[in-house]
Amino acid sequence: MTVRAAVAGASGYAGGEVLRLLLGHPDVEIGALTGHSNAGQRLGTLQPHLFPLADRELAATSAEALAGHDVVFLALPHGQSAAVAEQLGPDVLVVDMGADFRLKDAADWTKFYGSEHAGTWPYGLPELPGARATLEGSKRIAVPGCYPTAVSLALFPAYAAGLVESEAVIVAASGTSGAGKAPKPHLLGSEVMGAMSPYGVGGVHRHTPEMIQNLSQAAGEPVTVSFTPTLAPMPRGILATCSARAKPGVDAATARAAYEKAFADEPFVRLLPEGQWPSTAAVHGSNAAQIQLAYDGTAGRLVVISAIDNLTKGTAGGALQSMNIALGLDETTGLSTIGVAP
Ligand SMILES: NC(=O)C1=CN([C@@H]2O[C@H](COP(=O)(O)OP(=O)(O)OC[C@H]3O[C@@H](n4cnc5c(N)ncnc54)[C@H](OP(=O)(O)O)[C@@H]3O)[C@@H](O)[C@H]2O)C=CC1
Ligand SMILES: CC(=O)N[C@@H](CCC(=O)OP(=O)(O)O)C(=O)O
Repeated sequence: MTVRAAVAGASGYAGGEVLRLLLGHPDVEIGALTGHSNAGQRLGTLQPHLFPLADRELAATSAEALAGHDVVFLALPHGQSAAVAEQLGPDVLVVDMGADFRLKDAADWTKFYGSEHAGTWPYGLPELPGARATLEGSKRIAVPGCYPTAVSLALFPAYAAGLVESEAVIVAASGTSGAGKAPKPHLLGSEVMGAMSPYGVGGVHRHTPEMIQNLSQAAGEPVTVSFTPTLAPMPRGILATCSARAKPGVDAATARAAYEKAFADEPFVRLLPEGQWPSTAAVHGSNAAQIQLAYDGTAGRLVVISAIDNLTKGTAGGALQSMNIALGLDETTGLSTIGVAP
């Protein structure tokens, strides 16, 4: 089977990463590539690492340009996906890497994104309990945010197994590509190089309700999340340090057994051997997530650390993994767990 795929937002970071992965997917032929301010440009000037596509010209993003494909990836700013998606037929698989269709609660959407809720699509984090069944055969996929991917993989086994109380504390560091390519003053090289800095502090980051949604679903009861993102001087990667109070009777051995069970058959999640800790460098460019946990007996808390590449497992790799499931392909096709080191 060969599927023809279009990418809207091909000039951006997420669009570039999905193209890098699609170029290695044996069942995909790359069709239309679209952009916005860069429409008319050659891709080679914008994504020089995508050598085989260097001479392709970007069309303006429109339903017409994206018509005639089996799969359309949307790598557009928040709020731009719905208008495009509704003009693509119901038989086209639309994979949205933006946030528009991730949340179930319309009030949460409006509170954190400030606009009207467009709807809810099957959620593209296959590792979450029950997620694969909703993705199989689906024609619409909402790819998770990068932080919610890292945090949900770290904590859902603890909530699904009833190991921890319902208040989670998370501090995560992200590479700068998470903020997209559009120029922003706080992302100038002189601001970022040699510094780590927090942002979105105090429960205001828009990924907070998405984490709450995923962890509450795993727990079967409401979970609260205190989330603090930080910006790290690296282009890619997320390291999420997550903790929650352990329930009575939980210790290092029971926690480890639950995580071993949860990830035993997962092709992209690696629970590291005891004593080894996740590192963003180890997952650079790969669709793998590294996880390690510890029981902190002094504080009575379970601490779980995850590392992903925000652009791969956190966006484009997760998108391809979910596409594979939706199309009935082997879930791992075109995806690697091999990182780039050093
Ligand atoms: N970067 C990351 O790690 C992650 C990103 N995402 C999501 O992916 C999406 C894209 O993000 P990212 O690639 O980082 O952002 P970029 O800023 O790098 O790219 C944005 C893309 O959208 C296009 N675009 C900009 N404005 C419009 C518009 N008004 N209408 C149509 N297209 C437009 C741009 O085209 P042009 O350059 O030609 O103007 C560009 O191709 C976002 O929704 C983001 O939240 C999700 C998870 C992680
Ligand atoms: C470093 C950085 O700025 N990261 C982005 C998250 C990007 C991402 O995953 O997400 P969305 O698809 O939800 O935009 C942020 O904190 O807003």
